[in-house]
Amino acid sequence: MASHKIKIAARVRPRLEHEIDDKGIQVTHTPGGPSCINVPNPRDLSQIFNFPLSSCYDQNSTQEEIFERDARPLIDVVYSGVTVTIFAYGVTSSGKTHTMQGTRSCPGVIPRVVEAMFEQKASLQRSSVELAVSYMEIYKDEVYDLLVNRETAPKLPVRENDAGQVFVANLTSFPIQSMEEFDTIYSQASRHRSVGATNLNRSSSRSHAVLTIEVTMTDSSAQRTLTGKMNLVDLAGSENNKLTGNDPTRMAESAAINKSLSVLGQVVHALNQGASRIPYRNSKLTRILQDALGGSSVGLLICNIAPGIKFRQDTLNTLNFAVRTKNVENRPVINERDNRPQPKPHFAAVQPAPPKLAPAVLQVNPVHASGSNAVMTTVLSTNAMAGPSRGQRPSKVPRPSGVGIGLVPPFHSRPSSRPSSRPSILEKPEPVTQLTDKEIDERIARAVEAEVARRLKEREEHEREEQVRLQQEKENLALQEKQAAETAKAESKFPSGVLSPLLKRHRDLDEELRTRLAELEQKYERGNKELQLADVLSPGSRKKTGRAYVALARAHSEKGDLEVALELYRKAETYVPDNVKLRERVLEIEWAIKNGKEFVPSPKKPRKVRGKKRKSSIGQGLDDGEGGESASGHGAGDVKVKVEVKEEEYEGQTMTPATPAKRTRCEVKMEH
Ligand SMILES: Nc1ncnc2c1ncn2[C@@H]1O[C@H](COP(=O)(O)OP(=O)(O)OP(=O)(O)O)[C@@H](O)[C@H]1O
Repeated sequence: MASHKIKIAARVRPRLEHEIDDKGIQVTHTPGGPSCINVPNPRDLSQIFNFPLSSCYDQNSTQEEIFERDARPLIDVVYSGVTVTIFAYGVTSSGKTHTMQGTRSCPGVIPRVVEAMFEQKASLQRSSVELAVSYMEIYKDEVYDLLVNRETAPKLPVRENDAGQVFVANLTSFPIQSMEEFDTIYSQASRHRSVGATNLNRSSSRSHAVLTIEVTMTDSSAQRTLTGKMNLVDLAGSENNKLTGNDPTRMAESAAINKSLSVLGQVVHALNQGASRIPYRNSKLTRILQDALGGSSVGLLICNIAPGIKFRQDTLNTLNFAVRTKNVENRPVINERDNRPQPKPHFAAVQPAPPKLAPAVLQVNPVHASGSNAVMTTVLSTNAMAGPSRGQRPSKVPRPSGVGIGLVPPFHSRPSSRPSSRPSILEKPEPVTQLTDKEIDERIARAVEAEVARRLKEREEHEREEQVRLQQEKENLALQEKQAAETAKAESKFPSGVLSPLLKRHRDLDEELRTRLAELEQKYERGNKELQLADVLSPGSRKKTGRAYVALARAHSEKGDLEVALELYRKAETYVPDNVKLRERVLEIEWAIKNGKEFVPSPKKPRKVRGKKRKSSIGQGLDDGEGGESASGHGAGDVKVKVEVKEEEYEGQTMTPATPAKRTRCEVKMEH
């Protein structure tokens, strides 16, 4: 299938009055060979980078030269029903607007192209040729119509039709009959374009401008209509804000310009890489230029270059972009519509009619039936192209849209390599119109049956998948619950006897230390329940519970029941671990038990007068309260703790032989 590479031209503008003539960038022409732009390496001036391009224009080149050599040949292409896009690219102040628009005395590509299109129209013998103009700008990534009052111009949406063609919705299109008419419209619309002054350019374009001339050629004898388009794009220039000295407004514009140009670079890069996804949608500019980049139009890129060392880096960037773009392949298609009335398709017609073959020079592309007219797009063979087409290898890139810029395209053109759900013409479907009613009914019945079966199968599969998913979820949940329970169990239970192995391993430990460790272990096991309880109590409740234990302990110590008293004091310690006096009391009783000494508790503090607020004894000292066989404490309305001491007789040894063999059991109860 024929492909067309974008043609690249480069033009170095003359030095402006205030610029130094440093001869930084040179153009060389080799007789019989390619012309070159030569740029010194900014890091090593002795090194020169050469950029061979098909057309290089030096500072003395004229507008006419550029038009005649590179733009005029494309007029024929437009008149063969193909979309052509010419765009000017370059850093700010490099001469893009001058090249595209020019001045009254020195008209640029745009007026010359339109004039040539009118000339071509006049020379054609076709029955009807119509030209229409539309003009838009992309300002800060929004599209505006330049043919309407700029003040009230709404932002226009960029859309894509069913055939994958990108277009700007609601864009005005004026039919033009003469060059004068175009001039009037164009010069007025150009005044609408966003322009601002920067340090580098007194009238710097702040937007990308796209002018489209659409040619509609209707041949009544052949009953077909061809539509060609010429898109003329004056891009805003990339900007270095250090050089432009932009104010905040200009900076915002500049950011939008630079971003869209950067996306343009990414698109070109992705096309060259054969990437599966081309980031056209990342900016309105690339979305609108989609057809020109890797699409179905013929392209000419004019790279504008500002002379002088100060622009050297920008020049290198521009030329690098040029080099990458020249590898981008397009697949031009001819937009052709067959005007012969089509037989009305039966509603059951699920497949389009096969296309009619195009003239020998054209290769036929897929067809899409639309309304009563079959629409046909044809791919231009290489010899029909205006520019030289070097590569024959198929593009690595999936085809994007068809006709790109302007109003809703009248035809549904679609490059054939784009994956399409519609059947290929190679499949040669049976023409529906040849079927009898009975056959059509049978077809419908078969189609309905197949569809019902497909849906049932789909639903069954879906239900099966859902069941598997639910089962999986259930199992996961059960597993998670099991794991959570195991973790909770492991966390709640501190293994008893953790210190015993340590003691066994260190038999050489000092006796005192061994005793202490054993006590600690006991204390831990004993205190475990208390610790858990202490954890859930409020600070007030902890104090009260501690005090209750102290009262009980004191009562037992007074009776000489030191073992029980010690146990109770230790429990009290669990609730008030920071109480120094309580710690001392525990140590005293421990010492007394160990040494078989009598323990004499300190005298009880006198009770304070009722009605006066009692100071917390636990925090201050060891006020044991009333003592007795039971005590209780509760906090701020949360949990009520009741401690009960029960004595039961048992057979066994007691510390003092005089004491009856009794065992004291201390029970802690919580009441909510
Ligand atoms: N070939 C040329 N001959 C004479 N003057 C030129 C030429 N090219 C550019 N200029 C002048 O250089 C200046 C900058 O050109 P122009 O406005 O076309 O740049 P630009 O690339 O469009 O800038 P911007 O991106 O900022 O809009 C203008 O004053 C223009 O007249």
